[in-house]
Amino acid sequence: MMMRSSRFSDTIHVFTLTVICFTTLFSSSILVQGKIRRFKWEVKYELKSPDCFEKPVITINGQFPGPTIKAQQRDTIIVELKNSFMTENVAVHWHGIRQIGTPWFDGVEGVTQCPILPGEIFTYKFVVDRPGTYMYHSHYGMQRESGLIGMIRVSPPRTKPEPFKYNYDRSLLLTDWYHKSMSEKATGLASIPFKWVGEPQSLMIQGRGRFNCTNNLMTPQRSEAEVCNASNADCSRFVLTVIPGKTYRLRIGSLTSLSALSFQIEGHNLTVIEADGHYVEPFTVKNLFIYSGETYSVLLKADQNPNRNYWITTSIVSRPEKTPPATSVLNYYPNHRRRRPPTPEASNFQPAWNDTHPRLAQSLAIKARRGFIHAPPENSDKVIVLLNTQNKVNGYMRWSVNNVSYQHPTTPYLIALKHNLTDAFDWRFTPPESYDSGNYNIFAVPSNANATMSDGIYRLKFNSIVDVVLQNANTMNVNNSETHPWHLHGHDFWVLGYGEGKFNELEDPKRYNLVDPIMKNTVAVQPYGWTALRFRADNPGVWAFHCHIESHFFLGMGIVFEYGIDRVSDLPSSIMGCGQTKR
Ligand SMILES: O=C1O[C@H]([C@@H](O)CO)C(O)=C1O
Repeated sequence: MMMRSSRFSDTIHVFTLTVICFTTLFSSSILVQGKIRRFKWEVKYELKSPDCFEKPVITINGQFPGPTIKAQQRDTIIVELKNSFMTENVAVHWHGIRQIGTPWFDGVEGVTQCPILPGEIFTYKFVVDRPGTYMYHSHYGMQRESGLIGMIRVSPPRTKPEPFKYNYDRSLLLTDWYHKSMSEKATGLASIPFKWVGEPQSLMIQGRGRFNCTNNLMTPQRSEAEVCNASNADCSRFVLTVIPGKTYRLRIGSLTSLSALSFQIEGHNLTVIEADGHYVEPFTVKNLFIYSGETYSVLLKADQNPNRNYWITTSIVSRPEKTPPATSVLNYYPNHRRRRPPTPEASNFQPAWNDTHPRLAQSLAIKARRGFIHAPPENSDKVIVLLNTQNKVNGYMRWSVNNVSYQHPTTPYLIALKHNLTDAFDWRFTPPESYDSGNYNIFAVPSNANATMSDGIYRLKFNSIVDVVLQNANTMNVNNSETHPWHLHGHDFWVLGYGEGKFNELEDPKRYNLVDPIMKNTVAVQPYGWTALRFRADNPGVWAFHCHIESHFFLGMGIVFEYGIDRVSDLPSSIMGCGQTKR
């Protein structure tokens, strides 16, 4: 069998090997060329016990979480990825990297590429065009939650220092963790009766959690010690060592499957300075709320009593607290790394899980940093209002947007559109750009919960300004509305406003922040609330926009935007090979 790696040269011809940008330095225009950073990754399952419970975990070159990619703005990243799974496909998304000019390397199976089959090698190649904190993860089914995750740090060029100072740079990736396999959970979600995935067994900081093995009721055919072993080195607590008096930049990212989190360090303030790759006006918090798909940088000053260690904690908000918090240790050098903080483990401040007000307050407090404000255009060309609901389709439980539940086709859209494969998906179906807001009660269980499935997509005008209002509503359970973090591929958007209740299209836009809104790639819509965002459709391609909760996107909570397909260069043949595509 010929492997796709042999098409490496095809990939290269569509994307010049060196990235050349013009920039103004010392008041004169000179040519700046980033470095090429090559990585060879082998992706496979290994039996590991990251929360003391043993299960197959995805590793990259033996590591979980995967290696942090460190690069400088304008560098070209080349990842040669070998799929060493025995039976599973894979695709990797570079979360927050806009893929300007390379939409085919966005890594979304069914949208931008065919999946990478077991045994194949696929080469991703893209430019990191902005400094900041980003992530990568699997975008194949719900595979992300099996552990294919990692961080990307992009530093600015030396000539453009950042507007804050710190002594050391550290990353902390937060996740939640299930003991059941992806296929067991997916089977339950796609069954009648519906079997919900439930709350995660553990939370993890940098891939380490601690499940209470005495609660372990699973796999009775194996001895408990074999399956869950509290002294396994895989689940020893992550330790962050700091030197008294020094300032640390902590890059905190969340790739949870389900949970919204609060993150806190006992006795220390956190000064927020960056969100999703954009500098924010610094503000100080005791705890940072973070949703799946978001990244923040905070400054931490090691300015407390240096004779002891402190708890670092992350806990669930927005869903009932069934999963215990994850803890790491902030170790003040030269105390011993393993010295237990003197306070009880859960004594750290933790906000109430069901109080949305402090979460909304944090979101409202974030503004673009003075001197780095990139104000949005005053008006938009189009407004799309997206009602988020839980529904039934033919008796199956689904999530929908304006009553349409998303399913992606077997032929990726990007290829279907570029190669004019007109029956690869439903080209004629135009998904609705609004819902019947006058008659819809967002506070009640839907009176008619039936929705339709479709693979139709939203087609935008190149360079148009698009507003999207995400409207939350009651689920199919009485008095229940959930938090949904929405992630847009290929763009950053301005966050124009948040509100409680139903969005009022005449009044609410008058309160939009058009002065100093932050730009992000992921934003939450709170229970029974709405969130408004604006973006410029200036990156031709096909882009997913979806709830970052794994099971919700799996159940149809997403849409796809297309525009400017005629401006997309020839596609590399490495992304082909499935559905109607030909290699
Ligand atoms: O998709 C979901 O299903 C469950 C629950 O609504 C099932 O009754 C839940 O909490 C979700 O987020």
